[in-house]
Amino acid sequence: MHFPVKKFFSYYKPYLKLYVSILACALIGSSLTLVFPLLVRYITKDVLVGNLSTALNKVFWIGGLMLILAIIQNTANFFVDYKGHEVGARMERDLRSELFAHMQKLSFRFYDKERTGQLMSRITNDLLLLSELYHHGPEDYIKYLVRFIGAFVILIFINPLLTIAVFCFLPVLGVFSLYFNKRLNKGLRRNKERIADINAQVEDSLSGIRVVKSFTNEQEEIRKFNRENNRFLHSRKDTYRSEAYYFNGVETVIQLITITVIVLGSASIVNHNLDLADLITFLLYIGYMIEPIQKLTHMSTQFQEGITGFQRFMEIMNLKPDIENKPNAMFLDKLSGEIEFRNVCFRYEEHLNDVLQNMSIHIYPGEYIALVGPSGAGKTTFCSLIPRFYDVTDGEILLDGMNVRDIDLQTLRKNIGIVQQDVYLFSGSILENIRYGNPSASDNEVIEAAKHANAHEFIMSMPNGYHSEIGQRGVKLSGGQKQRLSIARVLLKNPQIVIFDEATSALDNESESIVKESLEALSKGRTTIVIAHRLSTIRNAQRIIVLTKKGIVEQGTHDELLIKGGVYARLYSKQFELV
Ligand SMILES: Nc1ncnc2c1ncn2[C@@H]1O[C@H](COP(=O)(O)OP(=O)(O)OP(=O)(O)O)[C@@H](O)[C@H]1O
Repeated sequence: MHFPVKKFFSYYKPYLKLYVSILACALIGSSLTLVFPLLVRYITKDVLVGNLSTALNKVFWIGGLMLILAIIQNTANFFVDYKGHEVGARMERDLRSELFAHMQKLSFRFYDKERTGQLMSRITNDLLLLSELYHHGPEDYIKYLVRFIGAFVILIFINPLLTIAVFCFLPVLGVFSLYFNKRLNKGLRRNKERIADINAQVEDSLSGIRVVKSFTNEQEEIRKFNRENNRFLHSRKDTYRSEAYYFNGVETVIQLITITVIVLGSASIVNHNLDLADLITFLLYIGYMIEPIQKLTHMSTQFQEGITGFQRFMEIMNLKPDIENKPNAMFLDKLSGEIEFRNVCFRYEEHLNDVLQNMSIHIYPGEYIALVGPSGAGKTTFCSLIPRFYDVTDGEILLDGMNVRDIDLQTLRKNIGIVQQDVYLFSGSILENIRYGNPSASDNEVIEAAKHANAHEFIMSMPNGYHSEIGQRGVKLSGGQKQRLSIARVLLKNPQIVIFDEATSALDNESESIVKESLEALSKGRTTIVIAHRLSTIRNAQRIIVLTKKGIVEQGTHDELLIKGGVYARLYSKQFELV
């Protein structure tokens, strides 16, 4: 996969000045660490030999210098630790906001395929690891590069032969690292996919906890969860095996280096080519040179994790929303509510059959339409095409004579209010949920909408009235109450077109008639399409459209269709028998 280097680095841009000063501090801190062994060498090689009466004085001076250097070094490191992490957290925030904003643009087609838990994993875990790379990556590279090069130069200066012997081990280390990095990268990517699967499983099971319990399927859910949990374990086991090979392989090479230095260094002392002070200094600097190699393994893990996190971030960012505004889309304040389907064909996926075929229909402004037909005929699909939740495969849909594709999406959707069959409410108060229809509405306007939707009374009977919390997805409310809140929310939005997908779940007669009244209030002066499952809502309709898998087979008023004795009459008598 091509790696977008430019895009990767672009996230540093807002914090460039701060980040450069962090890197400068990292440079100062790591350069200063190189001075300490040199001072030790000076003490052991020059101060503690010869005249010992003046030595103590010199050692005090060097000690003082070491203290000053330590203070500077630790102040620089403090800045790197604190501000470095802060920059990382800021970048993570930016990436997360960008990803979330992009997800908001993606269409229904995307969400039909993706699992929510998987997406949550991308937006949380993956970005956390990426931020680690963003702030630690360059800073670590600078820190360890300075130590490595600095130690190398000093070691060459102390004893070139011994230094070259040490460096002979490095190609081995390089090849070894390359091989295991590849395996590690694959493993880390798989780990991320597995934890995303766990998230998706948890999201599924916990969101549907009521269904789980009603079917007493807790054991089945535990089994499904454990399957994903075990897959994650196996994936991690594989990664840890690669890591263990890698870490211990590197460790072995490092020990070989130390042993070589001790043996060759001691031989050099015996041969009078090296003194003890230089061997001690050499061993101290070997530590500085080895540390970056040791950290290389950690850094490469961090690098791989961050890069795979970024790749997963880009996978979503690269998805273009398939429903977008045209560059010259029309902005309108209000539509009159005229809808026309012209030879509309629609299928959800290329390889699936058409749900709607060559459908044409004209709905006039302010008309009250009932859409009836057998389950799966395409009633919901028909309604989803009007606000462009999906684009038609062929033909066109016109609103006020304009193709919906030419209308600005905000304009279009602001003019359409939808009361869904499965009402979705957000956790929060009743007030907040109704105000979702129009965030700038005053409390009085919210109350007015609730009154029209027949919701005011039940709201006021709750302990905290409009400030009552409704629980996640409105669990503390009945089906009818949720529908009335949803109607109030659309009333406050005040759109010209209303789509009401009637709940199939049985509301009792009383709440059904209250919802019906609310719907009447909602439909006043607006084009209304009701996906009807109940005869009571159908009777009021100015026109009933009967939709089957063959398309629109009948349309007319209730009485006209009964006289006709076709599909509608059969549907009607069937329901009538059941009532
Ligand atoms: N997101 C989707 N992806 C693929 N196929 C879909 C999708 N949504 C619906 N379908 C299919 O499209 C067809 C029409 O579905 P639709 O929900 O529009 O029917 P409906 O008439 O509203 O049914 P009901 O009365 O049961 O709500 C069905 O065969 C359904 O399986």
